[in-house]
Amino acid sequence: MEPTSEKLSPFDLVAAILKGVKLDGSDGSPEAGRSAVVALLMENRDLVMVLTTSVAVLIGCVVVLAWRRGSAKKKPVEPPKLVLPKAAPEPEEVDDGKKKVSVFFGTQTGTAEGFAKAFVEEAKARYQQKRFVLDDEEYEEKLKKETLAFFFLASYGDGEPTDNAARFYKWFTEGKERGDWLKNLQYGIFGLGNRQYEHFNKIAIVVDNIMAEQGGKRLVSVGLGDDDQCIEDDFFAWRELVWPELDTLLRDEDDATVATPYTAAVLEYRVVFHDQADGSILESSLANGHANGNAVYDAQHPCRANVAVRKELHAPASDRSCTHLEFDISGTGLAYETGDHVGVYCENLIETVEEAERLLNLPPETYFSIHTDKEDGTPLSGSSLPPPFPPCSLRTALTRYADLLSSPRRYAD
Ligand SMILES: Cc1cc2nc3c(=O)[nH]c(=O)nc-3n(C[C@H](O)[C@H](O)[C@H](O)COP(=O)(O)O)c2cc1C
Repeated sequence: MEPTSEKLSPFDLVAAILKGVKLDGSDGSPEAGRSAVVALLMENRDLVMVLTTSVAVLIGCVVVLAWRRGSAKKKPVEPPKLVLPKAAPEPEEVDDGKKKVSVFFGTQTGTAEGFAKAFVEEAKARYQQKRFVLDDEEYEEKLKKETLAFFFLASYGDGEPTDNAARFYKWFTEGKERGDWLKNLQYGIFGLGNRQYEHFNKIAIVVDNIMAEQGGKRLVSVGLGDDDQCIEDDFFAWRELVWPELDTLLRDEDDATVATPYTAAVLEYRVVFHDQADGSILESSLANGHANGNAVYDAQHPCRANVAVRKELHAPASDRSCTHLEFDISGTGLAYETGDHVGVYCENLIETVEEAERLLNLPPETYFSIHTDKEDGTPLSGSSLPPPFPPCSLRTALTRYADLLSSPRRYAD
C-alpha cells in the first residue's frame, strides 16, 4: 500500500509537542519525520518564537509562585509590637491667637483616655475659637506655660499612678519644679478609681491638693469617678459642673450653644486572622518563651506557679476568713521580698468560655492578633495603649483576657 503523503500542520506540531508523540515522515522513517519537522519549524518560525517565549514565561511564573509560597510558609507570624503609648502627634504649636486649653490623662486600660478625648471633642464644638490640646507626655515644660488645664487621672495598686502618669506624678509631687507658674493656672481634675480600694482616687486627690496649696485655682471640685458603680455617670455629672465655669471664661458670642452628644470612645483595633498552624506555633512559642530560663517574667509575661501551702488563718469559731498562700517559684528565677506585689491572673470557667464561643459562632481554634496600627504602620485613631493581649486563639483570648461576666459599660456599642 502506498504511504499517504501528508503535510504536517502547525496544529499537528503543537499537539505532538504537548502529547510527546513521535512524528514520522511520509515514508514512515524517523529521518524523514525529522526533516519534515525541521522544514515545518522553518516555515512557522514566528509561531515557534511565540511558543517558546510563552513556555519560558509560563515556567518563570511557576517558579516565582512556588518560591513565594515557600517563603510565605516560612515567614513567622509577627506578634504585635509592644510600643509604649504615645498619643497621635499634635501639630507643631503655633500661636494662632486662640486661647489654649490642655487636657492631660493618666490611664492604664483606656478609660481616662476615652473620657479625655470625649471631653476635648465636646469642648471643641462648644468653644470654637479655642484650642484644646490632648497631651499625655510633654507636660514638664508645657504645664508651666498653661493657664487652663484639665487632668483625667486613674489610681492603681495602693493608690499609685498609671504607667504613663508615673513620671508626671513623681515630678509634680516631689515638688522640685513647683513655682509661681501654678499661681497662673486654672484647672479641673477628674479622678478615676474604685471605692473597693483603700486608696480611693488617691492620685487625683493628691494632685488636686498640691495644685490648690500652691496657688492653682480650681474651676470645679475634683471629680471622684467610681468604677464600682457607673463611672460614666460620675464623669457626666462632673462635666456638667465644668461647662458653666468654662462658659464664663471662654464663651464667645458666635460659639455653638448646642452640646454635642457624648460618644463613648470605643477603642479601635485591626484584627488579623492567622492560619491555624502558624497561630498555634506562635501561641505555644509565647507560652514557652520563658522555659529557657533566660527570659524575664513581668506583667505581660506571667509565670505559672503552683500553690505550695494553703492555710486558713482564722480559728474555726471565727466568722471571718483569711487565707495564707505560698507559691512555689523555685526554678523560675523570680525573687520575692516582703512588700513586693503578686498579681494573680484568673481564667474564666470553661463553661462560660464555651458559651461565649457559641454566641460568637466562631471555632475555639480561630487564631488572631489585634493591632493598634494600620497595615502601613500608621496608627489607628483609637487608643494610645498597646494591644491588650498577644496573638492567640479565640479560646485563649476568652479564657485569659476577656472579662466575660461583668456588664459592659453603659455607653459602649
Ligand atoms: C489592679 C487594679 C488596681 C486598682 N487600684 C485602685 C486604687 O488603688 N484606688 C482606686 O481608687 N482605684 C483603683 N482601681 C480602679 C481603677 O482606677 C479604675 O478602674 C479606673 O477606671 C481605671 O482607669 P483606666 O482604664 O483609665 O486605667 C484599680 C483597678 C485595678 C484593675
